[in-house]
This record gives sequence, structure tokens and C-alpha cells, in this order.
Amino acid sequence: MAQNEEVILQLNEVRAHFRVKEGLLKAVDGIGLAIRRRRTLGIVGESGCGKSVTSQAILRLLPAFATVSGEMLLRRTRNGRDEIVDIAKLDPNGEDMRSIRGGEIAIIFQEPMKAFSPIHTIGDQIIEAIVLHQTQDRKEAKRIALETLRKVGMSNPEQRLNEYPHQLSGGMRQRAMIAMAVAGNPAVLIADEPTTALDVTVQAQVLRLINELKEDSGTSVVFITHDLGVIAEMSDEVAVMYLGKVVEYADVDTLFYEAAHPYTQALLASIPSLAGRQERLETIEGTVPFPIDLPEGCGFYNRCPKARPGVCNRGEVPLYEVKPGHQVRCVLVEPQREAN
Ligand SMILES: Nc1ncnc2c1ncn2[C@@H]1O[C@H](COP(=O)(O)OP(=O)(O)OP(=O)(O)O)[C@@H](O)[C@H]1O
Repeated sequence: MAQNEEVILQLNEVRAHFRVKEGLLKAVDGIGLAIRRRRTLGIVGESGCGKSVTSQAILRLLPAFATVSGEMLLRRTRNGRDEIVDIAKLDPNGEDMRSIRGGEIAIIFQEPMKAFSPIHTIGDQIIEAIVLHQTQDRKEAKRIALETLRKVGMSNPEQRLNEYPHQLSGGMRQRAMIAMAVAGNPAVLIADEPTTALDVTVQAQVLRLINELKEDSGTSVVFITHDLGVIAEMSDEVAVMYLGKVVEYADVDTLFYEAAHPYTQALLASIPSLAGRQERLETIEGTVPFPIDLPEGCGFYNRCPKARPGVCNRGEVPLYEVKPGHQVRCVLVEPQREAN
């Protein structure tokens, strides 16, 4: 992993816990991630591992009963000066956070209907986003909206501006959502399962589009998916999550050729054929438990084919550095040097 490239967003020991009636649900439990300029960080894991809660924590979109702690250090430019702001310390409803959301950090997700209001035109909504984050001049905002719609490959952008979300096809809606997200020229684009609901051709187009935006604008991308095939295509670096923790973290080649955590190895062994990519990963026995009152030791212990009783189910498992930039949370991995 190239350690020296410019880090735009650094997460340190980030936790997002929910107080629910069964106890404390530790959806995200002490993760550290570096999001670098013009790079894609893939976050992968089965359903329930904490991927979406991570993205909602970064945007401070979690419900009020969630507690977020740790550091989320965003590098930004304000009034011509570079500064670092800790998102974890900001008021989720305050002005600063509202300007970061959709400004420095934007998100696209699986269901574009959630991003749009059904009662306003696509144009009004994209222009509104631009007015909020870039320019007060509505004429200029309209020009940027049209240019962005063109950039995302929208056919007939002038006409689209006057259409309502339900009038667009699934693929076009996804493009419109991406246009709205990138119109504010974000430093970080979070893509949370953005192509899961799309057919394979449209999926390929959307992935290509995200890659082009990254290259052209220097955007950092956080790409969240359960699909390792997409991770291979999109990511420069990969974090594998399990039960709210990062269990393996490496550059994409290392992850695919030298996976060291038994969970990553099991995920790799369960990659569906290209034709069946939409399938969920189901070949790992058992399911992800709820992260409430978890037993001591490794979270994957009960499902791990290599589990050693008395070794793996004792104490907290640290993240070990197996080589520079390759970190693994498994006591069976050698050499064992704790990552700092
Ligand atoms: N609002 C909430 N209140 C309580 N628990 C929640 C809430 N949102 C998520 N969780 C729990 O947090 C854990 C992590 O969920 P998360 O949605 O981040 O998983 P995920 O890896 O994104 O899965 P998926 O791929 O299904 O979206 C799960 O156990 C989930 O049940």
C-alpha cells in the first residue's frame, strides 16, 4: 500500500454503537481507514458486517440513539487555507456538517429513489444541490447541472432536467443520482452498493463512470460492496470487515493473492461465477451474528475452519502487520507485529 499518498480522510478507532433493548449493538467497533486522493478504498464483507453504518457514521447520518466516537479527520480547504476537521466532533445537524455532506463528502447508494424527492424535477434537485454547495447563481448552477448530466452519460440532458425521478429508467436514475452527488465536486465519494440492483451492462457503465470521475477530478472513492468481483475491478486498497471490525487491510493485489485472514480466504473461495454475480455470498457456513454481547476472542471463531480453541477465543485479537501495509486481525498469522 502506498503509504505516502495524500490522505484526505483518516479514520482512527471509529466506533458506532446503538443502544437497543437487547443491549449495546457494536455495529462499528474501532476501525481505522485511510482514504487517499484519487484512490478507491473498497470495503467488503457480508451483510451485517458494518459497512453501511461506517458510511453513515462518516456522513453523521446515524439516528440520534447511536453514539459515534473516535476520529474522522477530513482534510479540506477553507477560505484558501488547508485545515483538518474532525467530523466525529461536529454536530450532526450543524451548519459545518451540512456543508460537508454533499460538499466535501457525497454519497450514492443502491436505491436512487431515496436520494430524490418524487415531487420535484431532477433538474430542480440537482440545481438546488449546486446552489447549496457551489454557487448562488442559479443560471450558473443550471449550466453546471447540464454539464454534469452530460459527464455522467445522460441522454438528452436538457429534457431530463424537466423530468421527475419516476420518469427515468433505473440506469438513468442511478446516473442522475451520481450527477447530483458529484455536482458539488466532492473530495470523497462514498458509493454504497451502488450497482447491486442494476443489470450487468448498466452496472459496468456505472462502475466505469465512477472510475472516470476519480481519474478526471482526483476524487477519493469509498466503494462498499459484498461483491469481491466488483472490489477487484474498482479498488486500489481493500478493507475486509467482519462484525464491525477491519479484519484484513491491504492493497488489492495483496488481498487477492496473499489473503491471510480465514474470513477473507472464505470470501474469496465463495466468489460466484461472473454470470451469477448478483448472488449473495452464501457458501460460508453460518451467518454474521448480531454484534451484541459477543464472546471473548475472534468474532469469526464460530465459523472459522482454522479456529484453535484456547487460542482464538481468548482476549482481544489485535491487528497484526504481516508486511508493510498488509494488516490482519488473526492470531494464527505470522510474523506477528502489532500494527500501530
Ligand atoms: N439503525 C440501526 N439500529 C440498530 N442497529 C442497526 C441500525 N443500523 C444497522 N444496525 C445493525 O448494525 C450492524 C451493521 O449493519 P450494516 O447495515 O452496517 O451492515 P452492512 O455490512 O452494511 O450490511 P448490508 O450489506 O446488508 O447493508 C447490523 O447488525 C445491523 O443490524
